[in-house]
Amino acid sequence: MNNGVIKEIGFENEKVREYAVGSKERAELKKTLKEMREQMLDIPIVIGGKEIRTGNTGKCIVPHDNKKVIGIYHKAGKKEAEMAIDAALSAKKKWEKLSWEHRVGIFLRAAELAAGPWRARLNAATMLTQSKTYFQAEIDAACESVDFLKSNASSLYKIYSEQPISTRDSWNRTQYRPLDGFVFAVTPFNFTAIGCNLSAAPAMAGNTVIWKPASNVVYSSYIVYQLFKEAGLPDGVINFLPGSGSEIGNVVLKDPNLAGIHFTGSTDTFQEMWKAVGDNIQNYRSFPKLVGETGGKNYVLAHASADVDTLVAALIRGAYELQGQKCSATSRCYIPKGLWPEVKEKMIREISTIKVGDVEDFSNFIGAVIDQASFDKIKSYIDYAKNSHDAEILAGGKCDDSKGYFIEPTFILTNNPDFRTLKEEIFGPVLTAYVYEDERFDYAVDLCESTTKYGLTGSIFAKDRYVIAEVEDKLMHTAGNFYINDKTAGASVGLQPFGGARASGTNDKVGSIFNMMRWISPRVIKDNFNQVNDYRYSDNIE
Ligand SMILES: NC(=O)c1ccc[n+]([C@@H]2O[C@H](COP(=O)([O-])OP(=O)(O)OC[C@H]3O[C@@H](n4cnc5c(N)ncnc54)[C@H](O)[C@@H]3O)[C@@H](O)[C@H]2O)c1
Ligand SMILES: N[C@@H](CCC=O)C(=O)O
Repeated sequence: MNNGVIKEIGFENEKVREYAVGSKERAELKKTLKEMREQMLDIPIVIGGKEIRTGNTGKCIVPHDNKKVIGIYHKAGKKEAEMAIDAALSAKKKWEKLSWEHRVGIFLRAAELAAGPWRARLNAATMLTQSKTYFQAEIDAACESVDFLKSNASSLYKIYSEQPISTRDSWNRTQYRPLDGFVFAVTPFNFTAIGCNLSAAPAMAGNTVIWKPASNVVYSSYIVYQLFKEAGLPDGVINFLPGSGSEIGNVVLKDPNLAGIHFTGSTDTFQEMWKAVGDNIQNYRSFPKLVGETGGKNYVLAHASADVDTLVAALIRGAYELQGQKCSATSRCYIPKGLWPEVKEKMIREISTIKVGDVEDFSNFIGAVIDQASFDKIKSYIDYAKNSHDAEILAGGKCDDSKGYFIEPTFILTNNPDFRTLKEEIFGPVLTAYVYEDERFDYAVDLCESTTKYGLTGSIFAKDRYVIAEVEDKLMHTAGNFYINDKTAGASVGLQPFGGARASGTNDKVGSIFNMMRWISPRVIKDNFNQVNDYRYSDNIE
């Protein structure tokens, strides 16, 4: 069939809804929350379109009401991992031959459903599963999912349009093949949209996928999976495989047909997976593409010329939104001594106004952290600071897991530039400040550069443009996303393509052309119209 060439319509971000009191969207979200809370979802493994229930189950728990179970999910083991590999390989034959307009059309349909009739379900599931406020759920589950799907479509259009030069006597064309095998998508707990994107992006490029969602968010991940099915995703293209990461990984990472890993999660997990691939390198048909976006220890550097109110608002949003469980969350800040009294006073005052609690009450600004293990880990860092001679808790510090996994937004001051909470990723609502002498600004710049192994996000707050330009240059390798007078979190697809380097990942910029390039294997075809029938170069013949 001869397809015409689509004219791209361009990418625009999905508009964030406000959920104002009395609005239709607010009423619909509240109603959906209530319905989902009252139902008990029985979540299967889905392989080659078939639902499988192993009977080895895990619970879907509401973090802000931690006795409340809203679903059970069936865990995949070795046998199901092997079945998923077979299903992905068998679906590949038909899927990779389907023209790109049809493949992408499915995901653009999913985007429209997510923006419209599925919006409340996606957001409510995310509020219940990840304890996100209505606002954090809206910017993640609805808007960022839609943005990823649409932006990937637009990136593919650009990639496919990129063709080599043809001449009078030969045509050259690039065929954008999918990878020669299947892709393993492994996703974290903190963003519903990341699960959506990591499984969809390789599939949009013609690959078949095994998707392993994080165990504490199988519920919201399954809603995304159902959305894809509703949009017309054929059986076996994405296989949904909840279960233990190491058990499933042990099978999938050793398979000769592993062609790529699309990962987001902690640095340690990605390093483990990379090692497993290295150990098995001689057994693969091709070199698997490894894409992994990992942890962060993101800094705010304030200069003496910074505006304090802007700085304080950015520190609070950057550090405490979503309970500090964003890879991009601000977790360390460097403040000049001259500004410190005002910053300290305003931070303490503002933090005391933050409402923590059940996210189903829309007036709360933050909810609970994801599970008991996270709660215990974050609390151990706070206890460490409480018991240290080098640090003082200026605000927050209380933890209570009796009803939900609640941790107060916590602000620590340390006089030790190497203090643990300035170095290690905590992944909770904990911000540590270090105060430097005003005349030692260069030293503070060096601390941003050298204190941690990560390189994800960072911000400079200053009015002085010479300072901003100098810091932007000096801190070039400290952040894949660098902000000037803005918080370290909240990148939007298409506007600030996201990802970091160093121990923060492979920096393939999810949702952009750079990421989509990883899921294709170009083949260049030369069609020669001027065929040679003598091997001699004509100039050499006397
Ligand atoms: N850079 C980014 O864009 C970005 C975005 C979101 C989250 N993160 C990072 O993610 C982390 C939080 O998420 P998390 O707690 O879900 O991370 P995690 O590393 O604990 O888990 C991520 C996924 O890996 C799976 N997994 C664990 N061990 C595995 C193995 N051996 N083989 C295969 N899969 C395995 C888990 O089951 C889960 O699905 C933080 O470090 C955060 O900074 C980074
Ligand atoms: N892209 C998101 C973070 C994703 C990781 O958790 C941001 O920029 O805040």
